[in-house]
Amino acid sequence: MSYAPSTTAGRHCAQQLADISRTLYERGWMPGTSGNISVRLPDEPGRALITASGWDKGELTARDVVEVAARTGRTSSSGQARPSAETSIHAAVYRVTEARAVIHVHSPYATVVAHRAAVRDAVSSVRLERFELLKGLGLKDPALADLPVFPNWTHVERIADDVAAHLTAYPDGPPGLLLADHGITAWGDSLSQAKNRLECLESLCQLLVLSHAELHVSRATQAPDHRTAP
Ligand SMILES: CSCCC(=O)C(=O)COP(=O)(O)O
Ligand SMILES: [Zn+2]
Repeated sequence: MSYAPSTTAGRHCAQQLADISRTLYERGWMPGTSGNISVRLPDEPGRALITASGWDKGELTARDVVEVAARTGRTSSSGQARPSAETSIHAAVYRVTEARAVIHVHSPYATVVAHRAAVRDAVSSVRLERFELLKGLGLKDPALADLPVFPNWTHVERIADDVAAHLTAYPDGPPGLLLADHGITAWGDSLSQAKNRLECLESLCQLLVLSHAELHVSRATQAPDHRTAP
């Protein structure tokens, strides 16, 4: 059975998920069935809609989404399509940040950086600095950002636990993260802000790759804390 929203706001959000999925699919950022998008329901922010798992993201309709509890990812009703396999990562972001929308894609430049900056079995981070586009991330300090890179554990809940712990420890970090050898996730106050930030992060990764810069990679726990630097 497909999703049948009971409110106008729910209908609108479901249509936005389908529209943005198609846009990002056509851009080549959600090849095949990859990627997932969620948004908190405006009139019931403890609940969220998320794209269904395993579907061609270029062909989703407003009925191909699943309603879940935002902070846990649990579904209440049976018979719906399955929520994204990566719902627990969205839920981790909703638990720890003020985000109202989360977008995950397999865009090429972020995925290349996530491949090159990965440190086996540990959270690392890649430094983004100097580029003007950093100002598009809404950072307290727009001069630089350490974008975390998480091991792409087979057990997605383990990734979600890592993400929740990291975002709790670094509340002023960038509104995005990389999954090693996998892709990128970004979030914001709204779907359009999450999409803008995702575009800035993909473009920053593109600039890193095209400038042939040595990636400045640190183990996240050992990263120098630039906020306390003299
Ligand atoms: C073929 S993509 C593998 C799963 C993935 O990484 C992804 O982003 C899509 O998963 P979903 O369950 O949301 O369809
Ligand atoms: Zn993915």
